[in-house]
Amino acid sequence: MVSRNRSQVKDHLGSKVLNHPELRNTKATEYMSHEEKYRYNLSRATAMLKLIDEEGMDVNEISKVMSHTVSGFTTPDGNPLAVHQVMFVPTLMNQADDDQVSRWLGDVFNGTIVGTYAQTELSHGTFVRGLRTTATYDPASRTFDLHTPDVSAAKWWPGGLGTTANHAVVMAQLYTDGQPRGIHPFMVAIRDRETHRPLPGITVGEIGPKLGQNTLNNGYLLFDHVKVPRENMLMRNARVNEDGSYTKPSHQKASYGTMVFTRVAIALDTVDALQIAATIAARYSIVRRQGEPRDDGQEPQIIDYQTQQLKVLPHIAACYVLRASTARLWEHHTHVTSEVRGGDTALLPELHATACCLKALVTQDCSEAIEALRLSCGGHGYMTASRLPALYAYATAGATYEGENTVLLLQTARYLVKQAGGSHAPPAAGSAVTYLSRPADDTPFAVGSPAAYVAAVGRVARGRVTEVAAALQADRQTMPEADAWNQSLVQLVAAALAHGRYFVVREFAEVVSQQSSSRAIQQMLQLLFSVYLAHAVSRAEGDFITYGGLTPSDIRLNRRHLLRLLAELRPHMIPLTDAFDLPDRLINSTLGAWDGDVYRRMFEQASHSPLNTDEVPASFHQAMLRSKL
Ligand SMILES: CCCCC/C=C\C/C=C\C/C=C\C/C=C\C/C=C\CCC(=O)SCCNC(=O)CCNC(=O)[C@H](O)C(C)(C)COP(=O)(O)OP(=O)(O)OC[C@H]1O[C@@H](n2cnc3c(N)ncnc32)[C@H](O)[C@@H]1OP(=O)(O)O
Ligand SMILES: Cc1cc2nc3c(=O)[nH]c(=O)nc-3n(C[C@H](O)[C@H](O)[C@H](O)COP(=O)(O)OP(=O)(O)OC[C@H]3O[C@@H](n4cnc5c(N)ncnc54)[C@H](O)[C@@H]3O)c2cc1C
Repeated sequence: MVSRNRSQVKDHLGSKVLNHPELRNTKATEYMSHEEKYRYNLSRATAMLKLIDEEGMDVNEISKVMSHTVSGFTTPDGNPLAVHQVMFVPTLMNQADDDQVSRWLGDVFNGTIVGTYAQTELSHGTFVRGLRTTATYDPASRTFDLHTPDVSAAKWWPGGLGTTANHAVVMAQLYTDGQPRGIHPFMVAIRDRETHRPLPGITVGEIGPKLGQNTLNNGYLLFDHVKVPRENMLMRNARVNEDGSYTKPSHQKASYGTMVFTRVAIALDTVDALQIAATIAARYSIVRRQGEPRDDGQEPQIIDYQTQQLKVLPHIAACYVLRASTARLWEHHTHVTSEVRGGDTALLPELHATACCLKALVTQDCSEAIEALRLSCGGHGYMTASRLPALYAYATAGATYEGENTVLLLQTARYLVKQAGGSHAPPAAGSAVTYLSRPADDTPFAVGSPAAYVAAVGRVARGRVTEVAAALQADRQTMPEADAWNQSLVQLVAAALAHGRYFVVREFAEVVSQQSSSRAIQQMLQLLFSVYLAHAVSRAEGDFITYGGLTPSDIRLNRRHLLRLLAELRPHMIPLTDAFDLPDRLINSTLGAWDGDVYRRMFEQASHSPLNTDEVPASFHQAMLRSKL
């Protein structure tokens, strides 16, 4: 397939998916049973997988197919093959050695092997080193014995495990030569390829309903001394030889590579969900009129209320800023991964630190923003048919899976305090942390100057990191490490978020400065950036006074400045959301269609309620009368 840019890929896929014989006709799934929903979403996920295969897409293109824009249309209740595509296949590609790749990949691509990534257990998710599933090597039989010691060590959560996958990459504690060797990945057959029945020693099933994404098909899995051939440990990084001797990986955390990749993918993807929510809220805010009629005799459009502008417009700016900065993180990830494959792991620690804080910052910002956008649509935003509840359920899942956000921010903080204290290898050229070892940028704050705002965001990050690093250092003199760390947890999380914000705004500043296609586009990007920055200051005024060099008077000026910018952005709101180029069928919202015909659509969707089929539903006679109310 010829290489295409992002928007060409999107156009191509949009039309492919919307015109695909098995995908173009959609059904409302709200009234389906759990099983019917699963069947519907699975058949569409399978059609999508075939399409990917026919198109011969590369990883960037697959990422667009998997993006929430498209997958919300193809698999509205969650894709039971998502973890197969996003984690299982990438793990094989990156952690299996060449022999293993050639042994399995054919069957993966012809659909015979369908997999999941089974790491989390009932009692351990965050603390991966604490996982308790064991893989004990026996040189005599040249097999690993996979075992779940008790129910609390059952694998719990893996997507697609419930009833879809027949294989799993299982993360387990390796024991060889009588020694514990830490967490390693194993390729394990869990169901028969023909009958789909669980294999001997395997207990497997689905975990039940959740806040959303109910057809991700999350499952549980237990092993009763299951024998796995030696050749099934993924051996690109660490190795177990036939005699049981062990070869260490080139980097201690090489087997965590899939998690880094998925964090980057989630950061990029959650912005898609925000774009959809922002488009819905923007269109509805134009259509909806409510309040005392104005001079023209009409009730005002709700977007003309200042409060509504504050609820909607900063999130449109965030779509642009976060999209650009996460796209740059994706490029950076691609670069570092190729270095790591070549044996150079120098850039891995910083990539890990950046991926952790961006995944956390983006999923937190997007889920808060989607909830604000839902509220901006009043009562109608509470309806499933608005699509906003499902978008929220999707974004907020991202705050938990692939590393709970607090825990990930603490990983970033650990890297930052080491950098601030000089106890880590010095950052490479172009690193995102060089600002910590330089004097603070003393560009004076001036309302209206994006450069001055970026400098202030940098001072906040620097101030937060250096302050908590010093507090930690002091506490370490008087108490054990774990207690000292715990004393500073809240400030460490704040420091990591401040660092993430600085990364985001610096990346976007560069995108704006490099943009050269037209003066009008440049001006619009500047306006969006100004809104994002002024809003960022208004959300953390205390930080900007304490660390950013702003005075109370600057804060007051910024509040007024933000409201002026919102009024300036207001006329551009619809073109800016139209520019996301989301066809109505992909948005799939009663409130967010392009033609604004909201009320007719709301009535139309109500007609699908099974309770409206008969004038008097059977339940009236069966339940109400029988109870003699
Ligand atoms: C094919 C293309 C597809 C593209 C897709 C595009 C869009 C789709 C996007 C989204 C998907 C759509 C739908 C979603 C569907 C499904 C959901 C998807 C995924 C969910 C799956 C999961 O949740 S899998 C389970 C994930 N679990 C976790 O993330 C657990 C979190 N915990 C950890 O990672 C670790 O325990 C830890 C990092 C918190 C701590 O590790 P530990 O071993 O204890 O290490 P420490 O002692 O704290 O640190 C030691 C040392 O190691 C460094 N380090 C840690 N991790 C890494 C790493 N990954 N890389 C490099 N270095 C690492 C750490 O910084 C320390 O360094 P120093 O000693 O130098 O300080
Ligand atoms: C929809 C969904 C899909 C998933 N898919 C998969 C999958 O495909 N494969 C898979 O293996 N897993 C999957 N997971 C599991 C997911 O990765 C874990 O739930 C996640 O990593 C969080 O771990 P936990 O549940 O153990 O949370 P916990 O760690 O128990 O978190 C509970 C609370 O404790 C706090 N906490 C925990 N440790 C610390 C600490 N050290 N310092 C400070 N605070 C702490 C957290 O901040 C949080 O507030 C999925 C989860 C969801 C919700």
